[in-house]
Amino acid sequence: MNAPLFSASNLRKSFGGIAAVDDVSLCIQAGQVIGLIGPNGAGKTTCFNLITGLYTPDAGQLAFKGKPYKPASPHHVAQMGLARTFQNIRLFKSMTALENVAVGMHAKTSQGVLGAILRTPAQRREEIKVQKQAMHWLHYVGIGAYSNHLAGQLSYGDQRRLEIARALASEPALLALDEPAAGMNATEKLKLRELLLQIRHDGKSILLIEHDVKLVMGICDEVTVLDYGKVIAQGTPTQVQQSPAVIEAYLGGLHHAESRE
Ligand SMILES: Nc1ncnc2c1ncn2[C@@H]1O[C@H](COP(=O)(O)OP(=O)(O)OP(=O)(O)O)[C@@H](O)[C@H]1O
Repeated sequence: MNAPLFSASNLRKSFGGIAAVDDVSLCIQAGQVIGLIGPNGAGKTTCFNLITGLYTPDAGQLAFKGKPYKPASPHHVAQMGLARTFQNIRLFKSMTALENVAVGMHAKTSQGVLGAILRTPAQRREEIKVQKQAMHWLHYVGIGAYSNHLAGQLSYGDQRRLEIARALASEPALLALDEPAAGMNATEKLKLRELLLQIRHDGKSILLIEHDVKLVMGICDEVTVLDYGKVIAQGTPTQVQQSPAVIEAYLGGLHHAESRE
């Protein structure tokens, strides 16, 4: 098998003596959709934050594109080719959908900030290119018609799509999505499923945290299940669905939820 696109080995992170992520390893091959699931408080977001540079691991190693990977900051992570969305939508609500996508692309343009201030001809050409690309990504996620709408006025589902467009605009090799279906209705979830399959079809890998188990099982090549910070199952959707530890973690969910309060 080829070297994986991304791997995390034996990651650990504790908060105040409580292990939020405890010896977690996972691997993503190029072109795969990998799911990270588990009950509330299982450690999924902490894992994501370790992978995307928001937290520093207490122990463990990361590798990306065949090299050791030490995410220094979210900006560094984006430059390396890893883009993420957030559980709580983080958009510039009073900017248009187009501006939200374009703003993330400016950091990567060759003219940089000085060019933008001086409004040189080269900067104007680049601006047109950025707008065109931003428009492309809005159409790609299915909200091209709303390019001039303020982000804050879009429906919840469309705001989530806009976040995905903004992440895709940085042309990542790996797209990390933190609960993209949260708050979506059934129709929006179906459309999201189609979009994620399209993204995979177009050659990108996806790491997906999601509470909607049906969505995860329907599109993921492999799934890692966390509970109390530990990996309790790892494998294809069929394999993990049959795991007694997973069944217990989910069916016992009520007891877990109560004991975690
Ligand atoms: N910054 C923090 N400080 C202290 N404890 C934290 C912090 N972040 C997470 N935790 C704790 O770590 C554990 C794992 O939390 P995490 O948010 O990673 O779980 P999760 O699986 O993403 O949960 P959810 O599905 O509810 O989002 C929880 O017990 C949580 O309270």
